[in-house]
Amino acid sequence: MAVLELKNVTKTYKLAGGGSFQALKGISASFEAGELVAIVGESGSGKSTLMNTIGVLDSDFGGQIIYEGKNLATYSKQELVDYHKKSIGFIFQNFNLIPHLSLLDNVAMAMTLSNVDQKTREARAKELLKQVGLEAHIYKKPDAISGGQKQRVAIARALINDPDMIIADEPTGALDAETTDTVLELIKDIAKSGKLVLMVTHSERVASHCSRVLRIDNGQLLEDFRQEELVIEDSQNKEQVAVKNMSWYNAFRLALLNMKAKFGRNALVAVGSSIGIMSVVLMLSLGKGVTSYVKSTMNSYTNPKVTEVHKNGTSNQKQMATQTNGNSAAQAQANQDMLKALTGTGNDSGFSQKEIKKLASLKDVTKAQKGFSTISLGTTTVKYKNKEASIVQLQTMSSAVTDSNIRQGKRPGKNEILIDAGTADILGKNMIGKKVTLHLTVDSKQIEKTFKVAGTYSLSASGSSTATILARYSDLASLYKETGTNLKPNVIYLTAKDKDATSRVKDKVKDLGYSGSMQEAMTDMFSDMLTIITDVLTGIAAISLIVSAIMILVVLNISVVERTKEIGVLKALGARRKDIRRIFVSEAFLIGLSAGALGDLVTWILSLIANHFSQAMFEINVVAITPQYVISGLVISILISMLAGMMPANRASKLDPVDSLRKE
Ligand SMILES: Nc1ncnc2c1ncn2[C@@H]1O[C@H](COP(=O)(O)OP(=O)(O)OP(=O)(O)O)[C@@H](O)[C@H]1O
Repeated sequence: MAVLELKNVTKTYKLAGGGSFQALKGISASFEAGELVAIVGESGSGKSTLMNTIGVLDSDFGGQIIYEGKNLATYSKQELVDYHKKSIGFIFQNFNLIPHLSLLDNVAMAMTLSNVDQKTREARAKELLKQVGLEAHIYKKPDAISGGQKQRVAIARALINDPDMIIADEPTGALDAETTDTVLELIKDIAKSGKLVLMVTHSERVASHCSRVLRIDNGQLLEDFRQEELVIEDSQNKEQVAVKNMSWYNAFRLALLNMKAKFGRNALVAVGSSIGIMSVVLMLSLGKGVTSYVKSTMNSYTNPKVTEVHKNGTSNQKQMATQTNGNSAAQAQANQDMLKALTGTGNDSGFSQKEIKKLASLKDVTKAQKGFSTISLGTTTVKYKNKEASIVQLQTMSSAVTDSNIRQGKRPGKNEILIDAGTADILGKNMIGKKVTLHLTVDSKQIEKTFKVAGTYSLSASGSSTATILARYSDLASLYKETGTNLKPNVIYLTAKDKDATSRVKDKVKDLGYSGSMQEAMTDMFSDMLTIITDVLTGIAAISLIVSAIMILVVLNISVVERTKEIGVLKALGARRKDIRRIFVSEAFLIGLSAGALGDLVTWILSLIANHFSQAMFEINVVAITPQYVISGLVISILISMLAGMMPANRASKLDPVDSLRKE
């Protein structure tokens, strides 16, 4: 049975400006295994077109091509891929070796595309390179060998999957007479081993070595004659090559080799893209660092287990609301309410026993402590001998004040007070144990009482704090009693069972409509502002990611143009569209991965430097880089890069193999 049969094969090219050109006008012929057929004819007669049509590099043809009894026109996509991989080997005039791959990888390429394991394919490629006399050069790149050697590599590549048919388009066209003979001998041996070899040639001398000559003229078969009888020398058993499709692993491997070949360019793209990733990760980490510094500084001088509960949140909120809606009467009322709340005289600022009980029974709360706080607005003073200091805030001692707040001395006992460090400095040196007189006005009545200074304290790291006196609740209550005022707690301190439970207690308290401490409100406001600033800066930094994406898109597009011929070769060797797309998407992935890793690495180094200095100056880590940020940086970089790589990858996959191979 004929290996290959052509029945009235036609091929018409559609011309770009409209119209068409018929290059093949009904070719019919039949070919046996072991034939070495020379296809000869004038330039432009249609020889290459016939070869490309038989090789189904272009599936748009008329008539029938029957391979081993089956019409190629009825082949499914996968059957056509198998046909390229298993049944045909291509040899081109200009060798078309892939320049950045070693001879070994070039020869093994068809097996790589068939997902044959590395050991098997390299063993087979080595064996073939040995057969063509190049065993000493297997790790060289194509640029490092002569033209004749390149064509021998191409022959080895065509034989790797042990095909039944070899299509050689002017294999000796670019060689001198001596190397032509060597290559011709190899091709004759291939035919003798039982394969059908179809070889386009312009050389009558080369044609004279063939068993049969087909002369084409103007797209028609002019002459078909046999010069010698078929001699098939060593018809070996055909090796069965398992045809699978290329795996992602092999796509990555090829992508890696491609990227290595253009290392400088790819490294520059990765460096460029990494700047965007670095800016985003740095902004996020900086925002987190500064926010947590603000929070920890503001919270570090109060007991982390204690939640302060105020009732005056409603007055504050009312005042804020009226300020924003511009209602002056309502605003004046709200100002009044706030004043009363601050001085502890508002009706709505005191806690009833029932409310205290309710707060004490909240989940995670182990203790509820009554407290009182008043802003004196200039009427409260403390005197020691002939020195006097104004007191802004009079407050009860509570579990919210930690021992670390106490600079000198101890917590106050009965008839004892703590004074802030600033006030202590005004009154005299070392005030601990000294008796001071407290003057205050309650409901327009003047009262005074002597207290012993138990210690000095400060609420902030810098030591500065408002002029405040801290006394026991019972002492303040009896002081107020003297004016006939019943002291009502206007703040409750709830102690949570542990530090982690505090935030749950705070949330619960807010749910019940109470507010926290002023300091807490300020902390929240600061961190909200910082979050907004961080988001804006991160957004601005993210714009550079768009620039990276465009850069990757442009570079991969250039790469597609540069590698058009290579893509044609891969398709001739049986690469599917999917395989080509995978190679380019893998390259985009690798660029994204390196850019992300580089961006993360540089951010990490910068964070070490920045934190070194910020530790030395402020004892803080200003850049708080977290694993989530690092991973996000990497993932974003890869996603952006792959997205940008999609278009060039698609473009590459859709390239027409014939056009690609013809490209100069
Ligand atoms: N893509 C195409 N679009 C239009 N016409 C084409 C296209 N490719 C080839 N042709 C035309 O088809 C005819 C046959 O071309 P082909 O390349 O098959 O000739 P050839 O015999 O191989 O020539 P040569 O020996 O010079 O390589 C030529 O006239 C050529 O101009």
